[in-house]
Amino acid sequence: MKAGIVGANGYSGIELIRLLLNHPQIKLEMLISHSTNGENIQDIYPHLTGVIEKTLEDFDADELADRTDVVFFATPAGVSKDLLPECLKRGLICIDLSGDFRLNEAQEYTDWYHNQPADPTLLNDAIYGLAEINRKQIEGARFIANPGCYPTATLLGLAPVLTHDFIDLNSIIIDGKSGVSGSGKKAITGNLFSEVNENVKAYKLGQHQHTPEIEQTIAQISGEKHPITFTTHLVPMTRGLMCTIYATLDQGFSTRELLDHYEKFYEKSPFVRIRPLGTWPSTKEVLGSNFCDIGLNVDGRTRRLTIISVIDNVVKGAAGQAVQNLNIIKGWDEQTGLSFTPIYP
Ligand SMILES: NC(=O)C1=CN([C@@H]2O[C@H](COP(=O)(O)OP(=O)(O)OC[C@H]3O[C@@H](n4cnc5c(N)ncnc54)[C@H](OP(=O)(O)O)[C@@H]3O)[C@@H](O)[C@H]2O)C=CC1
Ligand SMILES: CC(=O)N[C@@H](CCC(=O)OP(=O)(O)O)C(=O)O
Repeated sequence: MKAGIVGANGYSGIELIRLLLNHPQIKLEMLISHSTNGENIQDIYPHLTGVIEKTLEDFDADELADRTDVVFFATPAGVSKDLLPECLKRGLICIDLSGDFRLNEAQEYTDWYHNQPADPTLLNDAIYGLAEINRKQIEGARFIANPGCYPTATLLGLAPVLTHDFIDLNSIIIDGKSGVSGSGKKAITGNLFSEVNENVKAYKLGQHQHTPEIEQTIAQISGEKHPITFTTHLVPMTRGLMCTIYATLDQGFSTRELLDHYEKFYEKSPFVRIRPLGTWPSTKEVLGSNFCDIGLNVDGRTRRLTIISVIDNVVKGAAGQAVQNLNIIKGWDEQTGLSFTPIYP
């Protein structure tokens, strides 16, 4: 199967290149960029020297339809809503890593992304690619809205208690922390070394664009819509994302009981690993891999459940989950091309 990447020289695009070069069913055919077309990818990214030699091309839907079968959009919000429909029309499988098609309600996109939404009729066609939860809908699909990085860690952490109605849905608080690669390769003053190093800062309080995405999926899983409290922080590392999630339990479960429940819930999900009692994951333990590691603790005094969920934002939070979705679409083993051991130390 031949693949194209739109936004190939961004951080998620470059990670897609790494993963797809390792995928036995994929031939990487077209790399598309915007301001850098005509340049060679290995000149921009010398780590690719001797690995891949390709010239970045302009977006051309007819050319993509002639030369590829699947197109990944690793473009900033507001780009795929215009480009992707052209590829869908031409029968290509489309996997969008941006937020353009994740929200079912066009007005929510306008409110949170402060931009024109995609064609509302297409919003219902996109399958939300939270692989472990929506596997059935993803099988055979042609159009995937890949989840955001914070929603991936949060929703995988919460899903087992949401499906079984174990928590008070009004009590959910999510404390997210991300490495700087989460905001892409564009130059931003706040992401300079001297701003980020030896510093932790909260950002987008009450305004983060992943808030409605998390609320929408919580509503789909639990059947009830409730607002969440969601605060994000930038931490001085390149890759890695941790969501610490708090919720009040409806019943007096022990940590042991909930861990057993999580183990069972994810027993057929090779990329979700549940930590043993009394241990909790750190971001380094998933670095460079498609794993989401989850640890739990119940505080019997407050009846509050704390969930620690970690991912590599560029892999499970973006490119890795996109490849996992393609594997599910095609009926290939979910782990094809994704069996990376995390990089440690
Ligand atoms: N980084 C992460 O951890 C995650 C990212 N995402 C999402 O993935 C998407 C990509 O993010 P990221 O890789 O970080 O972004 P980057 O800013 O690193 O890269 C964006 C890429 O998009 C290209 N591009 C910009 N405008 C256009 C256009 N009009 N047509 C074609 N290509 C265009 C750029 O090309 P050029 O440089 O040539 O201008 C660049 O290759 C975003 O929507 C992001 O929110 C989702 C989850 C996690
Ligand atoms: C560290 C950092 O800035 N991270 C970004 C993640 C952006 C992203 O992934 O955007 P979409 O999923 O909405 O496309 C942020 O918090 O906005």
